[in-house]
Parts: sequence; C-alpha cells; structure tokens
Amino acid sequence: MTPGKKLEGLVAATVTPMTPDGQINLSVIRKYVDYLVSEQNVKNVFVNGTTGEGLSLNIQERKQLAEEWVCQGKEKLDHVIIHVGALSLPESQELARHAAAIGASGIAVIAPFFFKPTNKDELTAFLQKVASEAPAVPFYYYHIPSLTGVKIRVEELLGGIKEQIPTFQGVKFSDTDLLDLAQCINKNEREQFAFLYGVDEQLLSALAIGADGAVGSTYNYLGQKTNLMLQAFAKPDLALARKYQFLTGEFLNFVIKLGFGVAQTKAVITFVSGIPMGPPRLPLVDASEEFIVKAKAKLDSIVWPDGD
Ligand SMILES: CC(=O)N[C@H](C=O)[C@@H](O)[C@H](O)[C@H](O)CO
Ligand SMILES: CC(=O)C(=O)O
Repeated sequence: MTPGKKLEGLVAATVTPMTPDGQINLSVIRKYVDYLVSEQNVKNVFVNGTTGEGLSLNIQERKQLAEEWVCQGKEKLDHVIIHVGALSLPESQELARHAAAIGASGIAVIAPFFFKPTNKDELTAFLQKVASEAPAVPFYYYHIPSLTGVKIRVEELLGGIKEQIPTFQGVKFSDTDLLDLAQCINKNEREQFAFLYGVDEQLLSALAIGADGAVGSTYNYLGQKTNLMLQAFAKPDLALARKYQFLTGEFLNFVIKLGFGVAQTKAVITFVSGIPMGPPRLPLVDASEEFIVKAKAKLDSIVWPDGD
C-alpha cells in the first residue's frame, strides 16, 4: 500500500466471498486482488461496505476480512479502506482500533441508521468517537442516505469538521444530490478532502463538478472501461467519456430493471472474473439463473469504443 497518497481514481467496493453454505470465504481474496489489479486496473478497495454486506457480518468476520484484504493487498494495492460503521458505537470503535492495528490505509463510517442522528452535531459526535480510536488513520464519512435514511447534507456536516475530527480526509458520496456535492467541493478546496462518488451510473456528472474519483460496486467488473472513461475525461475528450458512461449505463439500466442488488453483483463478478463469490447472506437471496443468463448476454453484446 502507498501511505499518504491521496485517494483518487477508482475504488472497488468489494463483495464478501461466501461458501455455498454461507460462511465467509477468505481463500479467494488473494485471487480477487490479482484480478482487480490485472484485469480491471483497479488498485483501491473499500471493504465491508454495502456491497460487502458489512452490516450483515459479525465483528469476528469483519475483522478476518479486513485482515485478509490488508495482507493480500500489501504489495499490490494502493489503498485498502475498511468500512467500520455499525449501529453500536463500541463495536464501531473496536473495528476502528482493529483497522488501525492491522495497517489499513483508511476507515469509513456510515451514519447509524436505527436510532438516527437528527442533526449535524449528533452525527459529528458519533463519527468523532469512532475516528478518535484510530488517530493516525485517514477517516472518510460514507454518505448513503437512500439506505441509512440519514439525510443530513454533507455540505453542512463538513463545516468545521477538521477541528472535531483531525483525521477527516474525505467523503464517499453515494447520493444523486449533485448540488450538495458541488457545494462540498466548492467550499473545501483548501482542506484537500477527497470526494469519491458512489452512484456509478452518473459518475461522469460528478467528475464534471470536481469529484476526485469513485467508490462503487461496478468497478469490480467495469473498472477497466470506467478507467478509460476517466482517461477520456482528463484529456479532455468529452464525447468519448460520454460514450463510456452511456454504455456502462446501458448495462446498469438493463439489470436495474431486472432487479439489481448485492446478490446480483456477486453473480456478475463471478461470471466476469471466474472467481466464485457465492451467495449473499439473508435477507438477501441469490440471483436467479434467468438473471445471470440475461445479464451475461447483455454485457457480451456491448460494443466498446476501444473495440473490445
Ligand atoms: C446502493 C449501492 O449499493 N450503491 C453502490 C455504492 O455506493 C453503487 O456502486 C451501486 O451499486 C451502483 O451505482 C449500481 O447501481
Ligand atoms: C457501493 C459501496 O461503495 C459500498 O459497497 O459500500
């Protein structure tokens, strides 16, 4: 891993590989790392988040996964970010201490979502209590209001955040409110925070407004194509960048209509990578055979600008 390097570019939100009987399957993580680096050109991972079913795992499993990713990623990945959010503050603190002890390159926390913080101060207090357990580890707030129901605007949260949380380093912004994102970027230029966008379907719009990169589930299998979109955007060749966004969007639009979530993401990564990611954990249920056949046919049918 590369300490101190600003988080930018693509970050794969990893799935948690499971055996057919529902145990976490650490044995394929080494292959998973190699696949991301060599096939997708993705060198950052976000572990135990939404896509990783982090909130459906127990503390022991979360620690084992974090350790395996840090260990396997040591020579090969730039950043291994561990999501340590939990409903219980002491559990979240324990995971933060653990992530620090094993040498994770960053930690991230979602807002607690059963008893919810109702304003910026309550949310900041919770985040601060977790972040301070890992005082040398970059801290990221994970904003995903569609799942947490916590709609406190990030622009508001960031006001004065560095004084409360000295390790604060950025936001994983998984929301479609680009006005909020734009104001965050506009107001925090000096702070050098990293803004990573989390709605893969519309990453290009977020890049236009100044996002530094993206964290998402689709970079597990569309990472290489999305990297070409980032390159086109940087050039800039907007027509080409749009073409990539339209095509990744065409796939996502198709699967979203069929019903698309973590179970389906596991199935897609399995057929693209050849690494068995296994079933999801209840309450999620496995993707249907019909979904897999249709999704694969759709992905195979796309003609990319690079001729692939
Ligand atoms: C709700 C959710 O899981 N969002 C992911 C990350 O934030 C995204 O990567 C989506 O999976 C992706 O944009 C496809 O809809
Ligand atoms: C999608 C995402 O970033 C997560 O799985 O947490």
